[in-house]
Amino acid sequence: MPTSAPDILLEVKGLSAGYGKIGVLHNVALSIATGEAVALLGPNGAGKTTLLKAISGLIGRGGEVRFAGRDMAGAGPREAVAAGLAHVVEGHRVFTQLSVFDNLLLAGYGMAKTERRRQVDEALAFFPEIAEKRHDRAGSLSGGQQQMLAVAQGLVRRPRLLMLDEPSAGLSPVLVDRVLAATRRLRQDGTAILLVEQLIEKALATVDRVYALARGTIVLEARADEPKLPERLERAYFGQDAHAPLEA
Ligand SMILES: Nc1ncnc2c1ncn2[C@@H]1O[C@H](COP(=O)(O)OP(=O)(O)OP(=O)(O)O)[C@@H](O)[C@H]1O
Repeated sequence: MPTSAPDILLEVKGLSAGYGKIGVLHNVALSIATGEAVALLGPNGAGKTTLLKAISGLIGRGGEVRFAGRDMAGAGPREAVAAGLAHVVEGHRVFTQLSVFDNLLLAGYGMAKTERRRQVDEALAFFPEIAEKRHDRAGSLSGGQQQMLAVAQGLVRRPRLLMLDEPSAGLSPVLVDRVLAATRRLRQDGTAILLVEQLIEKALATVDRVYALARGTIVLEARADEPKLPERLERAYFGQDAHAPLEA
């Protein structure tokens, strides 16, 4: 398994979270190895966005989160970012009045000036399409390009883990492919990925391993290349036993 102990980058155990009195996540466990790409799949309302928020400290949580060997108990979003965990939130909007370059500089707020510029250039190198437009207003980019800019912003601090919440949302199939191709390049470059995605086939082509979340708990874990996985996922989504033998 790619999650053997020395390699574990993110480990979540017994995690619970919700909004006020509404419990959404119950006893969630998952792990991601260094440099591994993992998809978090599941039906609408399963709790995927809530899980990313709980991991990055945007909402309170119970249970254990360890990242890069560190206990993240009590860590908020600032500490998570400082530890190397970047979260591109669902529907992230870029600053449309600012240039592409300035959007990226902002993402590196607080970094030393030369380091920040170098990192902005490196982030742009992953997205030649928006690198060409670095001096244009972000508002003049297409939807797909703005999505790429949002992902690039997540890269400026050179994270060890990049969590992407539905980066394909609202994009045409061609643009979805471009955004996911960039995700694959990042993974090849050694960045671990946790990808929330509704498009199962496209997600499976992008990652090494998947978890499925339904009704706030993990109902399936598998390698992305396991046979009949889309069928197993659908069954897991709808509450049938994901571990039951497959029909021939
Ligand atoms: N701010 C909030 N306050 C109260 N309940 C919320 C809030 N955000 C989400 N929820 C509820 O938490 C549950 C999980 O929502 P979440 O957005 O995490 O699911 P999801 O799997 O990401 O769904 P989708 O695929 O539709 O984005 C849902 O029942 C939702 O209504």
